[in-house]
Amino acid sequence: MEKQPRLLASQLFLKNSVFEVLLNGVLLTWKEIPDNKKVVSGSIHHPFKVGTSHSVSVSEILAVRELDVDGGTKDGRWQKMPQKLTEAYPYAFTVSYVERARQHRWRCSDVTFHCSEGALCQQWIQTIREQLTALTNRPKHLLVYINPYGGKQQGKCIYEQKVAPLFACASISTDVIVTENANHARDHLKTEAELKKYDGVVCVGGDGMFSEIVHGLVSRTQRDNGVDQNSLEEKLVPCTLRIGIIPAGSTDCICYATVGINDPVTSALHVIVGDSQPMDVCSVHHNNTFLRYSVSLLGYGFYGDVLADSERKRWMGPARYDFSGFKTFLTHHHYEGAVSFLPATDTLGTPRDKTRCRAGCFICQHDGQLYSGDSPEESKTAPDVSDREYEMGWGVVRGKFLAINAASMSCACPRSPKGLSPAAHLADGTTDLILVRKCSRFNFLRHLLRHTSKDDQFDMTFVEVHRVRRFRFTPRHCQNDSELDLRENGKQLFSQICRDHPACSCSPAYSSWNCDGEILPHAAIEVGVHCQLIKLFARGIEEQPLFEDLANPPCAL
Ligand SMILES: Nc1ncnc2c1ncn2[C@@H]1O[C@H](COP(=O)(O)OP(=O)(O)OP(=O)(O)O)[C@@H](O)[C@H]1O
Ligand SMILES: CCCCCCCCCCCCC/C=C/[C@@H](O)[C@H](CO)NC(C)=O
Ligand SMILES: [Ca+2]
Repeated sequence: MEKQPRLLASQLFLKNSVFEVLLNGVLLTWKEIPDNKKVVSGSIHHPFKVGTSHSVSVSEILAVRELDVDGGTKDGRWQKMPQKLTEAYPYAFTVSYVERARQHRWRCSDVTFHCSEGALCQQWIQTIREQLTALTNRPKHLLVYINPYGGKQQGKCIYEQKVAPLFACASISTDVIVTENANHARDHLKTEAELKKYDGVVCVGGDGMFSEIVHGLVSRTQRDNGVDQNSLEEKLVPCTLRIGIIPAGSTDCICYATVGINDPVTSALHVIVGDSQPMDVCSVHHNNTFLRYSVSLLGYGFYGDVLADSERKRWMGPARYDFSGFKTFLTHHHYEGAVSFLPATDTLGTPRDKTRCRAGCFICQHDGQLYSGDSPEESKTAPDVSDREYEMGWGVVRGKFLAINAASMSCACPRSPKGLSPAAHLADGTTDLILVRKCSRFNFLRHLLRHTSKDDQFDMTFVEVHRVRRFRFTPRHCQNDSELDLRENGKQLFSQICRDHPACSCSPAYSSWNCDGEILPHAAIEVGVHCQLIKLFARGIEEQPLFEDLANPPCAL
């Protein structure tokens, strides 16, 4: 039989007032008691107005610790207590809990309750600890990778100063690896890491670092389960370990789109409370060979060119994206090819919806269930394609494109708070394929600027968007793409074409694919979405209280 959580109710002292404190297994509540209802003897003065009430969900309590009479906590932290209070109420305990601040930011707050009896104080500490121990979703032991060179190169300092103290407060133990080179984390996870020891993997860095963790974990899981990543028809086995992202990169788009802000403390608190957010992963293939996984943006044309240019300017830090973005906008290259795609016909949402993927998203729950079964075989995730969908067939769009973007999630980031596809879902098993046809520079600028305003970036004649499960891209000049390696032959082909058209301002034949911030070596690719292949220590973006939305209307450009 399931053990019922113990109920506790006492009158305790807090900030020189008497409070009715209640713990019921779900909530810890404290409410100031009017003078005539007090049982414990007199208050010193009333800094709070009578009736002040606070509630904290037990699931958002980080820790409880005893406070020494002299003001120090038993774990060494020091807290000042007024002398009168220490005399009358020599026992005290402090509860650390999550408090919500503005714009999805979480902070760790402390509240200290004072008791006159040592036994009562111990009872409170013990009962809160029991209820915290019963929360089985919380990680106890984590493997942490820090990229010391991501973003503004602050990863190590961010972890040591902001995150490690919180993990220690929540009694989470860690093994920390500061990476020594690119792919260090990926390869360690793939081959060496003793994954059984851990309840999750945390990366400190940007989207590129997160991508390393995804590649390491997904590849390891497939290898351990005998699944061949090279076959697009294979269903992949979901990863069991959750991934936490402590943002310390340049774009931090995965963190921003799953938490609502790129703030290290907020992300650390989501890890501590043991949140879980499933996420879709795209696998990218070329000629039946696996190339890479993608969780955010697969972009050809504009975003591929921005990335290719910005990689040569890493020394500029995060500003490289603005510089290369502006330069790429001015070059205004278009690329010819054919995009074939399998529309997601039985999902609830569409890319033009006004509703957004938020914490507890109904569409992700509904569509996620469509593509998972109960048996372990069935619950492998897929480039999920039902027979019915195959019958309905693929669509094809041929033409000249300024950009071909596949957004498996909104791709919201500080540069574009609503993202490339604002109505995309984190875990619905689909990706939004956005095709931006060749248009004037002015119109393309209007389209880009709409990423930063409330206007619909898809409501333009040269833009179309499809929610898909799979897609393929074949560049026009690709006679024998199996032989084509962009790095080797791409430049040759460009110069060939331009020699054929001297003095013209024609575009190169190929762009590159930007795959979550990495350049892919091939232009011709086939992509399939694997529904809910990984899980993050996040819960999706929480709805904001109405007054906050009104206080911060989206900027209209
Ligand atoms: N020790 C290291 N030395 C050099 N490169 C590293 C090291 N550790 C990781 N990397 C690589 O650095 C690249 C960039 O890292 P990261 O994603 O953390 O920052 P960013 O590129 O600035 O941010 P974003 O990806 O959000 O734009 C990643 O692709 C990762 O593979
Ligand atoms: C000329 C004004 C242009 C304003 C346009 C703003 C549009 C910004 C949209 C940014 C979307 C970024 C999507 C994220 C992609 C990441 O995977 C990747 C790796 O961090 N980042 C980039 C920049 O490629
Ligand atoms: Ca999706």
